[in-house]
Amino acid sequence: MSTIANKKMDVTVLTGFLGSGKTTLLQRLILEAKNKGKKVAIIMNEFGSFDVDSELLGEDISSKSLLNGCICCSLKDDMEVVLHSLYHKEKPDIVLIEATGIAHPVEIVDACQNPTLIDKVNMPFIMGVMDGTRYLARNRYTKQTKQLMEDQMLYAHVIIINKLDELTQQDQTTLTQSLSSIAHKPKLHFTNYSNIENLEDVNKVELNLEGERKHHHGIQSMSYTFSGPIDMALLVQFLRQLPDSILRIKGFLKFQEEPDQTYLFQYSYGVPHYEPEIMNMPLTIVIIGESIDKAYLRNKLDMVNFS
Ligand SMILES: Nc1nc2c(ncn2[C@@H]2O[C@H](COP(=O)(O)OP(=O)(O)OP(=O)(O)O)[C@@H](O)[C@H]2O)c(=O)[nH]1
Repeated sequence: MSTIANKKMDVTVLTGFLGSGKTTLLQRLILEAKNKGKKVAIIMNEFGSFDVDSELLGEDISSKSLLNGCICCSLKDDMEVVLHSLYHKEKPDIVLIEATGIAHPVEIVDACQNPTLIDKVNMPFIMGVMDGTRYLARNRYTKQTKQLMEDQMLYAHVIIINKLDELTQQDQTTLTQSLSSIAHKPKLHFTNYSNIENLEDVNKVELNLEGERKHHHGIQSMSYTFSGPIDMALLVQFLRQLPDSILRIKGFLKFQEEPDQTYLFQYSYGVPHYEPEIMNMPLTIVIIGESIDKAYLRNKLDMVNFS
């Protein structure tokens, strides 16, 4: 049970393509959190300027800007530093992160749930925001851009279909049908100016009685800590049996063959990568995936750990 002193921070991430309405939604979320008396911190990751009204922010809100890069790639480490600093110095109840329009949601979750942050930051709640008209016309873009636009929705816990004023009834039906193929069935909200009518309800659905967010569906994370050096062959066997729904693993390991050496271990798209680490880190790994079977993975990892 977490105490006030070590309470994990809630994180909400706004993803969505350029110009979709993320800043507009951010302003609404800030107001909503403030009205509920929550301590808010925001992280803006923009290529351009920071344009949230300073009066809206007020003195009690801490804001950090990560500029000229993307938190899902070049600024990933910077984001980790900012989250550590917020946790230790400002202790907000909630951190609202607005990602750049080109950020990939899995990478952002990866940045927020790395092994040094897993005990400080709850699994981020991902809100996918889209400009409905632009999304409908996504075939006009390159294959990579189209994929990114779809992935930004695919991994969202809720989807905001914004700029409703520009959508016909037929457009709305087409969008609803197209998004209904997402396996975890995220709730869809059609909005004007990112104005979710029942924002209260969106949050209520996601909060359990202890005030912690729970996600039954969509992207999830879990951590596992090894008690000592492990057998590399068993780890490789474990990795070979992983389902495709496992998107990322990151953490620190030691192997029985070389028990004094710590390795930074990363697994992405089925490919493992090991790098010697000079610091002596806790032997914790974080697994990120879609609807992951935590009990099954924990069981398999126990076999690697205790063999
Ligand atoms: N017509 C219309 N315009 C909107 C709506 N919501 C937002 N806009 C406008 O769309 C533009 C982009 O909105 P933002 O909230 O800045 O979008 P963003 O996703 O933060 O944009 P980037 O930071 O560039 O990725 C602004 O000029 C908004 O005023 C809407 O529902 N309808």
